[in-house]
Amino acid sequence: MKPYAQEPLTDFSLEKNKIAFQDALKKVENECGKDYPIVIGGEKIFTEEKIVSINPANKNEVIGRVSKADKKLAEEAMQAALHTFETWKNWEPQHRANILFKASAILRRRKHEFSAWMVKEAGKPWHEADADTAEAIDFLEYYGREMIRLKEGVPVISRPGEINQYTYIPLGVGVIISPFNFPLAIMAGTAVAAIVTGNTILLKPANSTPIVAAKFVELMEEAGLPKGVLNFVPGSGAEIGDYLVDHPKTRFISFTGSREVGCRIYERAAKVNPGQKWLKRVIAEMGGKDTVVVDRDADIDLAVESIVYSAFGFSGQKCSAGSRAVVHQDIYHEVLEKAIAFTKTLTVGNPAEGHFMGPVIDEHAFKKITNYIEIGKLEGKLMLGGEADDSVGYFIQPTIFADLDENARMMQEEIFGPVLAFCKARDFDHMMEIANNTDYGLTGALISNNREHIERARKEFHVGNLYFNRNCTGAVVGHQPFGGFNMSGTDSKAGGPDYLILHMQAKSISEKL
Ligand SMILES: NC(=O)c1ccc[n+]([C@@H]2O[C@H](COP(=O)([O-])OP(=O)(O)OC[C@H]3O[C@@H](n4cnc5c(N)ncnc54)[C@H](O)[C@@H]3O)[C@@H](O)[C@H]2O)c1
Ligand SMILES: N[C@@H](CCC=O)C(=O)O
Repeated sequence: MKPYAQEPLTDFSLEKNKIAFQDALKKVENECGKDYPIVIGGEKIFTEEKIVSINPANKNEVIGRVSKADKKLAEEAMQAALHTFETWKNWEPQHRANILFKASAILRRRKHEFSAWMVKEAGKPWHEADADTAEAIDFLEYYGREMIRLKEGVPVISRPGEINQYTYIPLGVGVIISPFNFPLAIMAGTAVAAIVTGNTILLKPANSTPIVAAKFVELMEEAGLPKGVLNFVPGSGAEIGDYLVDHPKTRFISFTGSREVGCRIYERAAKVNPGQKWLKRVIAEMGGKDTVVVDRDADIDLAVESIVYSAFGFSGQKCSAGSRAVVHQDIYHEVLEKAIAFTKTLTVGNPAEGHFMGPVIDEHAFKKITNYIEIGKLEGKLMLGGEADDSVGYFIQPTIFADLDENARMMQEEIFGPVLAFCKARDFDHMMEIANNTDYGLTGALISNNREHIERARKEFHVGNLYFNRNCTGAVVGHQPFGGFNMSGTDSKAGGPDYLILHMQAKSISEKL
């Protein structure tokens, strides 16, 4: 087997790639509007009540309808997962990994098609959708290999007269709850990490992107995943989310999403309910308020590019988004002016037409972000953008505010939209102080040519993913394991060497000879 290598991204400047992607978009457009089932124990169930998925760039376009699970169906899914766990846990790890490799091969063949679904359903621009699909392939390839690495456990010391063994065994039934913003990569990555380690799962996707998830469930079936390993239960977070989190047979929960929901899950999962005989494990990867810090002697053009791409990639809807630029006072105005000029070159529009930025995900996000723009007008100076139009889709122009106080709401709260706040810093001490002054601790970047400051930031900049002289988004599986500190979550480091172990329990076995 070849060593793991990152899936290459598509070069859309090549005409043949552009045409192939346009063809995929046409294919997907022709397939829009279909119904998708709940899947329990391999059985496809269509219900009356549906989650209707719409195109955020065109509210009149229905992407598809997914059957909606209620508590009764969630319970059936739990029973199917419990039943299947008894056989799946005994599958050879290599055989479980082989299913991931097969799934990866299918996904690679249908790469543009999956990306096109994300353009339509999540409003992802081409290059962002392509990166999302590539990351999903990376998770399949990386976790498959990781399971093979861990299958014998790790060596421990044996004294004369005894043999000691230290191995990892699966946990049980896991509930996987995923966000809308990486509808394929995070949904698939969290699901297959749980599956390849021998657990069975209930997958609850985000309600704005259930079609991408439904397509992935079909793909896993095609890859040979036995019935009942992956049970697909789209539904209301409040109804079936709570039900499954509270369920006494739930062994672990792998959640990615907002701080609010993550904290709710963490708290509920801590309660031991009647019939429960373990403490639930919770992986919770939550929000961020991430900073690009620009030092006095930074390369200004690099700083500008890093700030703008970190802030506005996928309309700022990344937990890693650099929504704060903290700039040394001596170069503050130059960086601000250049960032405004650079942002003006970005195009905003229907992502199917190849714009840099598309819409935000839905009406709720649109209202929340536009409300923050009003707060920004009170707290700072509006330098660019601020316009929003939801007549056709949920479009918000890239927006820049200047001169924010370091403790302003715009500098502290996750907006999750294309809104960037600039804040001036006196010196490097002040920069580090501001960089660490939120409840979060997910990503951050320092743009600097000062080696002493880089070394100081390595220790002092308290984030799970720290970058020097580049943007603070775009972690690569196997290269930059991803997860945050503080209120950004449990620092699980998806795509890293410690991740699979979170889905297993270690067993120490000693035999006296
Ligand atoms: N740290 C990371 O790795 C990471 C990655 C991606 C997104 N995020 C964060 O996710 C958020 C954006 O995603 P979102 O808007 O989909 O988040 P969200 O918290 O609104 O929803 C996430 C998931 O939780 C479900 N949910 C809602 N209420 C629930 C409940 N009571 N019980 C169980 N599940 C429930 C939703 O239906 C959805 O599937 C941002 O805060 C972003 O920073 C974090
Ligand atoms: N892993 C992604 C962010 C995931 C959250 O939205 C990145 O590194 O940009």
